[in-house]
Amino acid sequence: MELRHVDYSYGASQRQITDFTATVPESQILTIIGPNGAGKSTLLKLLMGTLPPEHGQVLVDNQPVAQLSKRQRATKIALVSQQHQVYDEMTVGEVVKTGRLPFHSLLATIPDEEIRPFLTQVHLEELIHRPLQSLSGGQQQRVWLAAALAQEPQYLFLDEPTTYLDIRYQQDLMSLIKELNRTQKITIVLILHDINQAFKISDWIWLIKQGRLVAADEPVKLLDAQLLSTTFGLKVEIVTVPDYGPYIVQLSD
Ligand SMILES: Nc1ncnc2c1ncn2[C@@H]1O[C@H](COP(=O)(O)OP(=O)(O)OP(=O)(O)O)[C@@H](O)[C@H]1O
Repeated sequence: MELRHVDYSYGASQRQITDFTATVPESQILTIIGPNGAGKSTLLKLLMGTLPPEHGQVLVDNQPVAQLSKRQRATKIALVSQQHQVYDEMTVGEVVKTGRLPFHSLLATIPDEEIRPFLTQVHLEELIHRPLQSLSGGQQQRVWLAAALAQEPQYLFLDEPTTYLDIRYQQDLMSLIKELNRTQKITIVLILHDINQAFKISDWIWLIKQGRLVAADEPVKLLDAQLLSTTFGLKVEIVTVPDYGPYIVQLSD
């Protein structure tokens, strides 16, 4: 999957993505980081084909993503976002079945057996008949992850999946994402606000600012206080924490 010289603007006044060229590394974990408004979510939408590039191309398996039908896209790319449409009364099983809709026309015709493996992958198989609303935030996020996995995607996109989760659930979700990537070789594209989390989990990072790619590299190559300070517009120091490793501290003056 790649972007070639992509430009995008929501309105006439300002360009949100400018001449963006980059390749998503296959079977790895890529995280997009940058300050608020840098264009991270817009990039995800361009990669998913939900926004058309103004100029340039977005290619999936060497084919413009725009040429894929909605159903084809749904079996290649799945998204877990930070907020979900709330379906009253829906059970965990029914939510996961929504991920099977690219393969069926009706939720009611999908047997429980078909979705059990996806719940097993997120370690929630015993909750299949529980109402979604009765679960904790962290468990609900894992249900949405199971629904995305039920699409059997080649690419799994997660837009700030740990927002609203406490630190314990954040770590659990990050470990699960890593496990899915390692065991199933799914290409993961993440947006994370916590840069230390990004540096810890990623194989590759895109650092972006004002809609432009500042750097694309392995995390260890981007551990540069000057580069991070300039990109985020605030003072950054990198310290070494025993039993953790390098830790990026953002200082507000
Ligand atoms: N639907 C929209 N209409 C107009 N402008 C938009 C729209 N969505 C985003 N923008 C603008 O595009 C720019 C990039 O937004 P985007 O949400 O992609 O950034 P982001 O890096 O994901 O930000 P954040 O970290 O705050 O979530 C911002 O200036 C934003 O105000």
